[in-house]
Order: sequence, then structure tokens, then C-alpha cells
Amino acid sequence: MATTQIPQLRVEQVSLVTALGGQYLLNNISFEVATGSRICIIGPSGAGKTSLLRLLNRLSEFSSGAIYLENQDIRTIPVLQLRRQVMLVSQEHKLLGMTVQQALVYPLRLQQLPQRQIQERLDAYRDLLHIPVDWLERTELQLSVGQRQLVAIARALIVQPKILLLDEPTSALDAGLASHVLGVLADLAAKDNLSILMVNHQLDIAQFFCRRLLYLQNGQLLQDTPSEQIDWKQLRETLVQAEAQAAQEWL
Ligand SMILES: Nc1ncnc2c1ncn2[C@@H]1O[C@H](COP(=O)(O)OP(=O)(O)OP(=O)(O)O)[C@@H](O)[C@H]1O
Repeated sequence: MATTQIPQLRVEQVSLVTALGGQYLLNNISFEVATGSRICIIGPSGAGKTSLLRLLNRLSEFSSGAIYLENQDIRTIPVLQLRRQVMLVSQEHKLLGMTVQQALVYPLRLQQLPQRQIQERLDAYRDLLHIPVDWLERTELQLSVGQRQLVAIARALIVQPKILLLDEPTSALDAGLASHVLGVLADLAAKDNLSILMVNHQLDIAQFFCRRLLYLQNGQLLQDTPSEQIDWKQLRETLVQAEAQAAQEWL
């Protein structure tokens, strides 16, 4: 008899309304994430992409609807436990006054892992992401934006989450490093069942990496499409038009 696998993450009719003015930043969003998914979230500036990611590990609270991690309502999961399973790499990469090494091992120390295991994970993920040993003693100010981005990705992966939320993860990496990082992420999705939701403005990266695309505009989920069904040329044009419209609304 076939078994039905429960989705790893289920977003059900979720809305986010601003505190003042009652404007909908996200309106009635529903989708599911299967284990090991590679999903890109695309849409013009201000569409609500970052806001959506932040709801998934409760950095912000949704106004209505529900989100389930493996069938458990995320509001019933202690927030630190949730964030260990659903890690967000945001666009701002802060080491909070720590060195790279301290920042990488901090979440593992919080989990009270034995020192030997901490060292093994540090070596493994530093190696995996090609972070040179001589960065370990550097602080944020001694790293370029791209280097900080790489450390932030390592810091999320070292915790071995079930779901990784990435907000423009490769925007500051050169093409070679970006493609290495995407290869590492694809391997982790295939071998370790890591699910990845990635906000990305670079459609060529989305086309290469993602197996499914969520298209957001004005807080609404307009498309949820497997990548093989996407007309990328059409999508590029839609996005250019939507960006132009968004820019006009700001003028
Ligand atoms: N705390 C907040 N209060 C009010 N409005 C907010 C808040 N946070 C975000 N917004 C607004 O919500 C909308 C969606 O913002 P969000 O950052 O999620 O968009 P985005 O799609 O990620 O945009 P970008 O591609 O430019 O990063 C924007 O109009 C933004 O100004």
C-alpha cells in the first residue's frame, strides 16, 4: 500500500496585515513544501517575499491562517527549537562583534554539543563552503560583503536545519563561488533531504537551481509552478513589467 508523505511545511491561508492601516502585506497565501524541495520565491520589489520568509520561522507573526512544520502548528513549537529546524539567512549578515569562528560555533554551543563534535562540524562546513582557515579570526569589519554572505550560509548549515530559508543568498558572491554554493545546497537537498526556499532576483540562478517557483506580487501568490512548466522568457517579461509598475508607484 502506498504511504502518503506529510508535507514538511504547510502554509495555509496565511495573511499578514500591517499594524497601522490594516494594509495586506501578504494575502491568503497557501502552499506546501515536500522534504528535499528546491523552491524559488520570485516577484518584484515590495511583493512580500522577505515578509513571507520571516513568517516561516516566526521572526514575524502572521495575522491569520496557519503554518505547520511536519503537521505541528509552528505557534506551538518553542521558538528557538523552531529556528534550529527552520533557519533563515537574511540579507543582513551580522557577526554581532564575534569572530567568524565564534559566530560559526555559537549556535552549536547553545545546543551544548560536545567540543569534539563542534570542532568536527566547524571543519566540515568550513571545508564544504571553501572558507579559508585564516578567516576564522576575522571580525565582520575584516570581511567583504560576499565573504560575510558565505559565512552566514555556513552558520545556517552548521546547525543542520530541516529547512533553509535564503534571502538573496548569492547576490554578493562572484559567479564561481555562487555556483559552488548552489552545488553544495543542491547536494544537501538530494542527500540530506534539506528543503530550500530561496528568494532570488536573478532569474538565471532560479532557472538553474530551483525545481519549483512561487511568484508573488502585491502580497498575493500568483503562481506555484514546477520549473519544467515555466516559460522563463515570459516570466522575465512579467517581472520587468511588474518592477517598472512598482517603481512608478513609489514615484
Ligand atoms: N514591518 C512592516 N510594516 C509595514 N510595512 C512593511 C513592514 N515590513 C515590510 N513592509 C512593507 O511590506 C511590503 C513587502 O516587503 P518585503 O520586504 O517583504 O518585500 P520583498 O518582496 O522582499 O521586496 P525586495 O525584493 O525589495 O526585498 C513592502 O511594501 C514593505 O515596504
